[in-house]
Amino acid sequence: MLQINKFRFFIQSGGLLEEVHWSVLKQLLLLCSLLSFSDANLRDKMLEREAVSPATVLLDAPAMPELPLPAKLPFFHKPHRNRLNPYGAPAQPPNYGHYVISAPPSSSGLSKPSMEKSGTVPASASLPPPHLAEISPAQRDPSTIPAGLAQPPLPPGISNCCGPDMVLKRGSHGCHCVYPIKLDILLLNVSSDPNWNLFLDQFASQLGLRVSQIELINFYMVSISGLNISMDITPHTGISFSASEAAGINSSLSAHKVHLDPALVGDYQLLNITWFKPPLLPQAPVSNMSPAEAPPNLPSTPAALVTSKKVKRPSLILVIGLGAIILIVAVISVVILCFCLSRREKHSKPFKETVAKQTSVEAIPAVGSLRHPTSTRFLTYEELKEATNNFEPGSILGEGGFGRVFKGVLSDGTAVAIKRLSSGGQQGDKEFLVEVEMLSRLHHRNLVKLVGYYSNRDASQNLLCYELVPNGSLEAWLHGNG
Ligand SMILES: Nc1ncnc2c1ncn2[C@@H]1O[C@H](COP(=O)(O)OP(=O)(O)OP(=O)(O)O)[C@@H](O)[C@H]1O
Repeated sequence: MLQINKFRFFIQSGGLLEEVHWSVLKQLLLLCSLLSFSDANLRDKMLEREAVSPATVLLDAPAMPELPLPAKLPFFHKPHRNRLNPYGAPAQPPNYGHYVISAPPSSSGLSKPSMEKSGTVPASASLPPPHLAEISPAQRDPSTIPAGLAQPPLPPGISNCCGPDMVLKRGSHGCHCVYPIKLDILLLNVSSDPNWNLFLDQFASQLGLRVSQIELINFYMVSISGLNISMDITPHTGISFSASEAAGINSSLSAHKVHLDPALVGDYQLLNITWFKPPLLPQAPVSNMSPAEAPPNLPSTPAALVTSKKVKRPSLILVIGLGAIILIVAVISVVILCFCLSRREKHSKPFKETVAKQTSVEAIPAVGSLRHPTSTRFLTYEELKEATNNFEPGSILGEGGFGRVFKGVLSDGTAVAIKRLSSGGQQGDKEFLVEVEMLSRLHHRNLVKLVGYYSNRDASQNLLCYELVPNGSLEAWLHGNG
């Protein structure tokens, strides 16, 4: 007697399953069980005949010359996915088959399993995405199709828009890609006519999910009442599940906290659970830990970390950018200031002495309310003293009614006659300054030009500095005694 449960109708394309009705498959299994296959060749031939059953023809799919038997099933792996191995899941792959991820043999003419909704596998036009509701003929009535199935087909442009490990979120507008949790579950003792809507309701609600978050992407029968299903669970909000959410789903399924109606499914076994999350964290982008290692409650979710990083990163960039701008502006300002100062210093060099002298004038206390004359130079006493060699007697040119006149040379080489006034007192100081103001404003070719002056009220020092008239005095020329 053929052990019918050893047959695995390995339907690798979800698209095929949409047309392979549950009842047809069961009839096929029943037919096989009724027949006694003593000859393996006969069994294979029978399978060949069944492979081109009307259900397959309905698909317009190429006939499968050989339906793979369990022992011949290729082992497929998920190379870029990270799994949360369920609690209690067998360490070795179960003997009823392996999770299929790779493309089936080309001879089967079937497409790759539809887990690659992100676009790595082009959707077959003739094979719409499979869904569990499409298993049963009873579910083909649109009114009874679960909510996930009621979604319209994906536009071609959108179906390829998701990045690695992401899936398109059904029911969203545009290219809304999220990181899913992928589940592989073996349903045992599945009833002959299950209400999949009810199953999904129970399954989702006990996991704290919405039915719309669950999308069944692949399934295949492993026995007459066993069904291996793969599903994507997409986050309701955000782009990925948090660690605590993933751990919660994992523990609920692993610990069999999800109780399904026995009228639908007798039991289930969690084969694989894979949690995807954004690869932005510096550590491993996706967790690869067993459920036993998974902390029940992580202190912070990856999504939260990612969000905070996303928030912090722009602010950090903003701060750095502002700092750089401020630094650049400061440097440019300093350069411009230095340039202006150097130019100003260069231009003002000839007047340096004048400025210094004028500054000295301001430093000298005013005589009463009388301001110092600004129309002529204020000469320092030290300069006059140096010019006359400390007013040495040998430099005396003559002496008038107000004091002696000394010959001297200023620091700039100007030959001058310095008259040292002997009269003092505040009244004399005032008269002196008035005279200086007047003399400085008088300009005539017959008048000796006033070069500058010095006045110190406290020291009763008042000096006038004229241009030197080198030819001596008129008296000397007239009387010849100069
Ligand atoms: N700019 C000058 N260049 C050359 N020698 C001068 C100059 N000014 C004055 N002296 C000399 O100093 C002498 C004194 O001049 P000062 O002007 O003080 O007196 P005075 O003009 O001679 O008489 P008074 O003081 O009455 O005006 C002059 O006789 C002249 O020889």
